[in-house]
Amino acid sequence: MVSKALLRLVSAVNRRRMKLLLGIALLAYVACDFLLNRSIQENGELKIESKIEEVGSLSCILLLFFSFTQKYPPVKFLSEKDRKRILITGGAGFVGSHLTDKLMMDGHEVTVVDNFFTGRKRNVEHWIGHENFELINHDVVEPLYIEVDQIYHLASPASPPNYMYNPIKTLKTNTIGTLNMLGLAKRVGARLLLASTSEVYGDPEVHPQSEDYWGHVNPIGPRACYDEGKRVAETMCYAYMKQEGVEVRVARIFNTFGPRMHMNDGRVVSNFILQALQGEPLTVYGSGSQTRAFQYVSDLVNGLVALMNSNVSSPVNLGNPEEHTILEFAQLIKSLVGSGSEIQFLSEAQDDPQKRKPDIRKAKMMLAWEPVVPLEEGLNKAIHYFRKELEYQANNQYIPKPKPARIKKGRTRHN
Ligand SMILES: O=c1ccn([C@@H]2O[C@H](COP(=O)(O)OP(=O)(O)O[C@H]3OC[C@@H](O)[C@H](O)[C@H]3O)[C@@H](O)[C@H]2O)c(=O)[nH]1
Repeated sequence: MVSKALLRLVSAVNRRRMKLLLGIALLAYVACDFLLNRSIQENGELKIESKIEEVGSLSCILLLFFSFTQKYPPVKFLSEKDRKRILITGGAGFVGSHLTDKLMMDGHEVTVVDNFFTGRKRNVEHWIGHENFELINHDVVEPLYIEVDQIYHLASPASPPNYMYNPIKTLKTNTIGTLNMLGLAKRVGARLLLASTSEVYGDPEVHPQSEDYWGHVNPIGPRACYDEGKRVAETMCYAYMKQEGVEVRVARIFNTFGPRMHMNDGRVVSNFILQALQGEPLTVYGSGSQTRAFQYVSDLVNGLVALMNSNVSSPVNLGNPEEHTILEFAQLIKSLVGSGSEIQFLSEAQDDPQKRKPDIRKAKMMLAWEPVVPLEEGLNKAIHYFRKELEYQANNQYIPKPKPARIKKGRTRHN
């Protein structure tokens, strides 16, 4: 009876709560024991030592019990024939972790590779320890030797402030990193899907953008490390396809949002939601008349999987064609949050694309795919996520004590 009730309780709580419960249980045990035995302390040190031993063994038993009853999201069973070994580079990032969830729940074996520059262990921690899951801390700029059937190559910072932070690293990731992954695909005979971007169209002169548009990119501007990095990554895919027979898929991903975007991501959706939730001004760059079309992350993930398993080797746009100006978008977020924040106009970002909207006829026709999550529904989910994140941050804040600055004599060092 008792053990059944305990099992029911354990399966109802997640891992973090389990650790908390375990801590509380131990504390309660020690406290009860202390109160009960306060009156019979005549046995002195011997008694205390034996109690410490008891607590130690009890915690070991509880830890073992909790690790055996570890709860994972439900996973389908796939036969050996259908189960694939899948590598996701950047799998601990925003899009990568949602893709990890889908492929794990579909019953595949998933290896996530991430250097944790923008990815976070927290995004995939619910799979750690699962027999179908592996997490490797690795930078794709270095070669990787593993055996896989499919590679989703997502590794790269994707938000403009992040990719501009270290443009040389962004270029290395997209060039050397892509060469390494194509080399791996060639060696093990895996199919590779490249997460390319709508940024290959630059500041487009054609609207909406279809896959046959060659783009309008400033090759020496601040966005070039990403735009040109992804353009050459596409070139590499087709060179490996023609010369080495590697099977490639290229997804041109348009603006995407959803839970697990980093708080410091810097892209418009997370910025506006966080600003609205905290009553700060919503920062619109330029006049706000530039347009974007936003897709919810689950739609993108379904599109990526459909493309990987299709026979379409040429590039395919994945995005939601519902287009808004950035100012409209700011007003929509303000009203969904119910925020009294002001809208603040800041200077325009250099080379910021003025219009962007995907033409998704190819994806509809060749993959039978189209986005299904309405913008407001997706935004409400993202707002819920960021609200929780703010609570989490507030409860886990470590505020370091300010130290007086030490002034050194001599030359300043630059690392
Ligand atoms: O706080 C902000 C942030 C952004 N913006 C504006 O909002 C628009 C969208 O900006 P984001 O930074 O979200 O994203 P961008 O469209 O510029 O780039 C994105 O393109 C597609 C993807 O491949 C990448 O995720 C990213 O590079 C831009 O016009 C930008 O200037 C604001 O007005 N305020």
